[in-house]
Amino acid sequence: MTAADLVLAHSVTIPDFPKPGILFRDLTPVFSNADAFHAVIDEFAQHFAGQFDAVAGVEARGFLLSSALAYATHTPLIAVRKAGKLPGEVIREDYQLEYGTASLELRPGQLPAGSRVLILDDVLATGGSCNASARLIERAGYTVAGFGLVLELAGMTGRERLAGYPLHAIMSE
Ligand SMILES: O=P(O)(O)OC[C@H]1O[C@H](OP(=O)(O)OP(=O)(O)O)[C@H](O)[C@@H]1O
Ligand SMILES: Nc1ncnc2[nH]cnc12
Repeated sequence: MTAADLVLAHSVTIPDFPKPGILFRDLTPVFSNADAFHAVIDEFAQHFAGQFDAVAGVEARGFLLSSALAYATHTPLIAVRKAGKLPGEVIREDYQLEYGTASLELRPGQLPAGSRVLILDDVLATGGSCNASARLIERAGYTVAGFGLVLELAGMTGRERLAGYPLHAIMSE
């Protein structure tokens, strides 16, 4: 089975979560199936091989992916966190989600200037989270190596908002 087959087999759609009208794609069963999780991480490692110096995970579900990929590829990991979680100096970007507004923060100075950072998250919907993460990475003096997503919601604006960056989604629907 391919990684896409495994993701399809282990993802669930929940209507009206977290708000009425939202069709929520729950990928937690992908993480709780060892074959599916391995296939996802291996596909990111192969697809982006040689193209990144560090991995960034977008809170919260991007942390699960980024920590596994950073470990598997022996690369540094940085966390793009929801506002108010990181102590010390932070840079911040506000953005819109499918179901509200949010802010992400990054602590600058963790990697050498110009590091190529691969940004990972589970779902690409409006692209707000990935776009805000890219702005943070660039403001910190790094370059965006690309985006790795498990599931791209093709009917939404995500890919357009990230045009110009390499983007690989394990599956699209
Ligand atoms: O493309 P977008 O419209 O930005 O949507 C995608 C984001 O939404 C979800 O996270 P959410 O902000 O709900 O946070 P969580 O991971 O903490 O649940 C998902 O994990 C992505 O990060
Ligand atoms: N429909 C959706 N399902 C899961 N995560 C999301 N993030 C934004 N929209 C989402």
